[in-house]
This record gives sequence, C-alpha cells and structure tokens, in this order.
Amino acid sequence: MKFGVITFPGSNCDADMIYVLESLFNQKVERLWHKDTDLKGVDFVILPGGFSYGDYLRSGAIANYSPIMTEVVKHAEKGGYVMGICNGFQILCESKLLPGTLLHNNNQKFICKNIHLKADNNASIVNAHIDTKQALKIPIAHGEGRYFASEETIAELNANNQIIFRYCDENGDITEESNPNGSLENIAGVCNAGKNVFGMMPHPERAADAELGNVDGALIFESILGLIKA
Ligand SMILES: NC(=O)CC[C@H](N)C(=O)O
Repeated sequence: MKFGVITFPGSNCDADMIYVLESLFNQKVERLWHKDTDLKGVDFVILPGGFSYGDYLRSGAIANYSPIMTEVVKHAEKGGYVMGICNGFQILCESKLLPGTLLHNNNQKFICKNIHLKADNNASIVNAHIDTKQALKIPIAHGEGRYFASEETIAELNANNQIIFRYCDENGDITEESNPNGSLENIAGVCNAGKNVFGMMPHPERAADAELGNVDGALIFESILGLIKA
C-alpha cells in the first residue's frame, strides 16, 4: 500500500506523519503538494495537521480550494482511503467529504495537551483492531476542535457506527470533564457513510514513537495496516 501525505501552505505535521509511516512502519510515502493535480498512484491519502492558509476565514476553509482537493474528492468517491488529522479533519469537513463541522473550542482557547480517547466501535479500518474498552492517551493541539453537527446527523452517525473515537477519561469513561473542547457527544473523530474517509482531532502521529514516551497513537496506524494487504 502506498500512502500520500499532502502539504498545504501552513501544514506543520506533514514531516511527523511521513516519519511515522516511513521510519516506524516501513511504508512507501509519496509527498504531495497542494498544487498537484494528480495523486501519483497513492492508495491512502493523508491530510496532516497544521494551520493551512493561517486558519484565515475558518480553519480549512481556504485549503478546501487547493487544486489537489479535486483529486482527493474523486479518490474518495471511488472508495479510496482518505484521512485527515486535526487541520486535515477540518479541511475534510469543509470539502463535505465528512459530515459536520469544527467550531472554536468552548473555552475559546487553543488547547495543547494529552487527552484520552477510545474507539467507539470496530467498524472501520482505523479502529478495527482497537479494544473499545481501552483508553488511549494521545495529544490534541487545536483552537477549533469542537465537533458539531445537526441532531439528525448525529443520530445517523451513531446508527451507522460513523463515530470512530470519543474523548474519555483515563479509565475509559465518557464524561463531561473528559471532553476537552465541548464536542457534541464527546466526538473526537468520525468517518463517512462508506467508511473510507476519516477525520480525527487528536494527533496519533505525535504518540507513535517510543522516543516520545507514548506509543498509544501507534495502535491507530497498526489498525490501518492490519487490515489492508500491501
Ligand atoms: N494542530 C492542528 O492541526 C491545528 C488545527 C487548527 N489550525 C486549529 O487550531 O484548530
């Protein structure tokens, strides 16, 4: 399987993501630029975190108009895998590849800290191999991470197992206190109905290398790689 990591002007987690995929998981990675007009044969496209276009207007709003997004949408519509982390998640909501939106955190502050999350189900490749009782410690770093969608959309996401991760406490309990930003129903990540497009606010690529003292995020990469044959 070949991954593609897109760099937008203002991306700042692209190099971390490439490092994790290449150096820790031995995967082939194509570096994609936001002005590219083809995806260079990649199977799995990743939109990394950062501050594309300086977060002007709304996080992700301008990056959605980068030339490469036309190809990302085509890839997703054909069933190809696409995943957005943090700013990447925001861009995928702007492009409507994912339902809902990400509002300013309820305390109106940028929050950078470790939180806990857990897999809500095992219905898609990003959580297929993760114990739904296990609380994973993974950092967040965002100002606009409060997941919001209409009541009907939230009901649909629940019914179709499209909520991939929820914020919880270190024991795995989903509580108001363990919700860092006011996201509806403690939602930390969602996928589309086809379960081939994913978005999450926490940064698994920042918790994948033992050198950093936390490898809980590696489980998400392991889940992805466990089900797809190279
Ligand atoms: N780490 C990131 O990707 C930051 C996301 C976004 N720019 C925000 O602050 O909400």
